[in-house]
Amino acid sequence: MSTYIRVLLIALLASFFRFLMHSCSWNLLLLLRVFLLQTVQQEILQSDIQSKADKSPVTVADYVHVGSQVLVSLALNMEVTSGSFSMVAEEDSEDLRKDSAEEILEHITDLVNETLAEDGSYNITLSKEGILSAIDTGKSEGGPSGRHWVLDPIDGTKGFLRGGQYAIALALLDEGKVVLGVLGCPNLPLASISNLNGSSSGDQMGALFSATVGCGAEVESLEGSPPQKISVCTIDNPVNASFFESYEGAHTMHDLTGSIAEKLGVQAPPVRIDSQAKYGALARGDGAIYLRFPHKGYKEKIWDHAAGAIVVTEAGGVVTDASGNDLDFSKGRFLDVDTGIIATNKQLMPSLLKSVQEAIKEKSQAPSPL
Ligand SMILES: Nc1ncnc2c1ncn2[C@@H]1O[C@H](COP(=O)(O)O)[C@@H](O)[C@H]1OP(=O)(O)O
Ligand SMILES: [Mg+2]
Repeated sequence: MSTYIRVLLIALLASFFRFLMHSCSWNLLLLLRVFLLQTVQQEILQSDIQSKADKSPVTVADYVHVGSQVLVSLALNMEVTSGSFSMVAEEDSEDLRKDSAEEILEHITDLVNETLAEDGSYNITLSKEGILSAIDTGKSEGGPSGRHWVLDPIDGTKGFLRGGQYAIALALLDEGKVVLGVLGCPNLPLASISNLNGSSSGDQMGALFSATVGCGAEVESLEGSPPQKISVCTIDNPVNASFFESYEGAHTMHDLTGSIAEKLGVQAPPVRIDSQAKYGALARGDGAIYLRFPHKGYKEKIWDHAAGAIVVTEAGGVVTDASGNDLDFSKGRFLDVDTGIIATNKQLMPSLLKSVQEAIKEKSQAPSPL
C-alpha cells in the first residue's frame, strides 16, 4: 500500500503554489495544483486497510489526510511565509502522539520523506517531531484579526473512500474575510458535471477552482490548462433549476431539501455529490442551487466552506445561512449558522430563501416520529 500512498502524496506535493502579480487588493493569486489521479485513488482504495498497533483500523484516508496536511503546511512554510503562519485545519497530532501510534507515525514519516525526496522540490527531511509539528500548525483558532490559512486536507472523506467526489480545499482569511480560495477536485470532470454519469473516455477529469476577492473565479485542469473565467448560471425560473446536496443522508436532511425543492418548483431530481466539489460545480453553472441542512447538533467548520464559498461568490453567486445571513468566518474554527447553508444565483435567491423558511417552519410543526 505504501507505494500507492507515496504516489498520491507526490502528486499532492506536485500541487505547487504559484504567486502571480495581480491587480486586486491582495496583489496575489494562489493556485494549488493537485495531480491526484483517479487511477491512483482506485488502487489505493483497493489496498485499503492496515491495522494500527492498538488494533484499531487505520484507513488509507488517515494517511492521506495527515500526509496532505503535512505537505500543505510545509509548502505554506516554504513558499508563502517567512517562518510562522497561522493555519486552521482539520487534523491534529493528538492520536499520533500516543505510544500506541508509534509504528504509524514512523510509517507516515517515511512516506512523507520518500515523497519529498522523490518530488525533489524541497531539499528537506522531516523527523517524527517535524511531522507532528507540521500537522499542529493547523491548530490555530483563526478569528477576526490577522491572516489565517484554512485547510481541509481531504474534504468528503466518505466520497474519497467510495471512489467518488472529494476535494482539497485551501482558503485565506484576512481580518475575518475570505480573500482567496482554491478547490482541487480530482474526480470532477473538467467540462461539466453532466459528464459525471456516462462520461466517455475522452472526458478530462479533475478541476481546479480558484478565486481571489474582487477578481472573479476560474477553473483549470489539474495539469494547468489556461484558466477559464467561470460564472454561476443565469436561470431565473426554478422549473429549470437543479440542486446539489450531500450524497450522505447523515450529512444533510434529504427530506427537508426535498420539501424546499418542491415548494420552489424544482422539477429535476437532486444531484448528490460529496464535498466542496458541489461549490465548484455550482460556480461554473453545472446546477443552480446548493442546499446543506445538517442534522440537529452538527457544528459547521470553517474549512468545509471557506474555499467553496469564495469560489461561488466570485462567480457571481450568493452563499448564506437559512435566514439569508452571510457566512461569518471570523468566529474561530466553527461557523455560527442558522439551520443550514444555501447558495444560488442572485435571481433565484429571494424565492429560494422563502421556500427554505416555509419548509423549515413546516418541518418544525410536523409531529415528531415516535
Ligand atoms: N454528521 C455530519 N453531518 C454533516 N457533515 C458532516 C458530518 N460528518 C462529517 N461531515 C462533513 O461534511 C462534509 C462533507 O459534506 P458532504 O456531505 O457535502 O460531502 C465534510 O466536511 C465532512 O467531513 P470530512 O471533511 O471529514 O469528510
Ligand atoms: Mg471537510
